[in-house]
Amino acid sequence: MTDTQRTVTVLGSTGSIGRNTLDLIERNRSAYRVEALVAHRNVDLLIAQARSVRPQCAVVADEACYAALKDGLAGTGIAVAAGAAAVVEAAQRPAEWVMSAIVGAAGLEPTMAAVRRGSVVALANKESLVCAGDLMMAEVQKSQATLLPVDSEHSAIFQVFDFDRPQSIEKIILTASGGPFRTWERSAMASVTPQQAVAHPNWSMGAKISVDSATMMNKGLELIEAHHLFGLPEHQIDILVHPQSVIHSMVSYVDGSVLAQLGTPDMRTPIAVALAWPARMEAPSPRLDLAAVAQLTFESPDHHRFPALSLVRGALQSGGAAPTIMNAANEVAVARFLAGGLGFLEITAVVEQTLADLGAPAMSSLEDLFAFDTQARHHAAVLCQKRSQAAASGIS
Ligand SMILES: NC(=O)C1=CN([C@@H]2O[C@H](COP(=O)(O)OP(=O)(O)OC[C@H]3O[C@@H](n4cnc5c(N)ncnc54)[C@H](OP(=O)(O)O)[C@@H]3O)[C@@H](O)[C@H]2O)C=CC1
Ligand SMILES: CC(=O)[C@@H](O)[C@H](O)COP(=O)(O)O
Ligand SMILES: [Mn+2]
Repeated sequence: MTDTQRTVTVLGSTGSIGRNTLDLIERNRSAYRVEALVAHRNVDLLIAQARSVRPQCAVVADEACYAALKDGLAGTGIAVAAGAAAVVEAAQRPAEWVMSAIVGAAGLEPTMAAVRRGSVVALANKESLVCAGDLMMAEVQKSQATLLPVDSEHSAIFQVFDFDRPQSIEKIILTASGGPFRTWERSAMASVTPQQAVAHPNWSMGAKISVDSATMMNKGLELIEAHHLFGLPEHQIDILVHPQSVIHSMVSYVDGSVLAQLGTPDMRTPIAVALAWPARMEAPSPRLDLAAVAQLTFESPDHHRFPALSLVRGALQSGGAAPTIMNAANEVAVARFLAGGLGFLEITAVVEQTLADLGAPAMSSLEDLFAFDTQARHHAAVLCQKRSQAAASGIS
């Protein structure tokens, strides 16, 4: 180990973001020492990753995978552990830099644990900021942790945002690809399959975020994420459809200047921005050839075909537990859709109904949050069940 090595932990190392993070680390082995790797239950990949980057410990959330992990790493000297508490303990280990890339609200407690340690936290797990934004930002203030955005749009904004003169910023513009159904009639979306929904036109990502992109809920979650990261109210955050995903987002200033960050759609660039911050490192992402791209096009989002966008603005305006409830209902509905038990259009309908039924109760602690999250998951699961039974019996 050299003096200049940075100690890093990767939460969600077996996922799309986790694998891209380890790809960058493997290409720069002398610059990093890996403290911990965390996965859910993909033990085979976790073992292979651990054997390659030699962390101090490897952790699986699913306790049923403990024996396989232990066997797979026997004789390596790498400590192993399993279970939700072990995941939080891994996030608390002494790493200078923690990649938060667990999918969904399952990432909240480990991300909070890393924030509380005062680490540099590279945040991909947008759901944790959506469901606990105010609470997490308060912890960031308290611990003096550094929260670095990894989401491509927020990384873009981070790179062109004048943090010293926030009054000079008129608005930020989040670009959206529009997803695989950007040009589809709403009626045609009723029968799309999970396979069609995860086929993102530009990005290779995990299943959950791919479905979110298809409903455009992803852009809604990103709006809330931007609100917390950059301290702007909902009405200063615009969404613009840009099918090529070359401009990753923009900041518009009071003098009429608009600053943008561009690149090919490869997450290794925004991950590299966070991994090397405040310096820059080489990343292997394909280089942008604007002459080959030839045309960059833009459209206003269609709120009728993609109602998730209005739903999210409403939840953010309502405040309280509304974003937590919305996120939980969305996670349940997306999982049900991916399992083949819910129609594509029903995802947003279940979220809307859950929000209408549970409202926006006040929320002031993580205990409140977990209670609302659990309640919303139960509620959404019942709605999913009713809708799939109605669909099976031909009732619309
Ligand atoms: N993929 C992308 O390009 C982008 C992703 N993001 C965000 O990054 C996060 C990760 O996305 P992505 O990498 O695509 O997702 P994936 O589904 O590809 O990976 C999810 C990771 O989280 C792990 N995991 C899931 N549940 C748990 C749990 N309960 N405890 C511990 N680990 C768990 C998985 O482990 P296992 O493999 O064992 O199941 C896996 O390592 C999401 O919040 C997403 O919105 C943001 C921008 C871009
Ligand atoms: C790579 C990334 O950051 C994703 O969140 C991506 O933005 C999804 O694309 P759309 O939601 O714009 O379709
Ligand atoms: Mn994004």
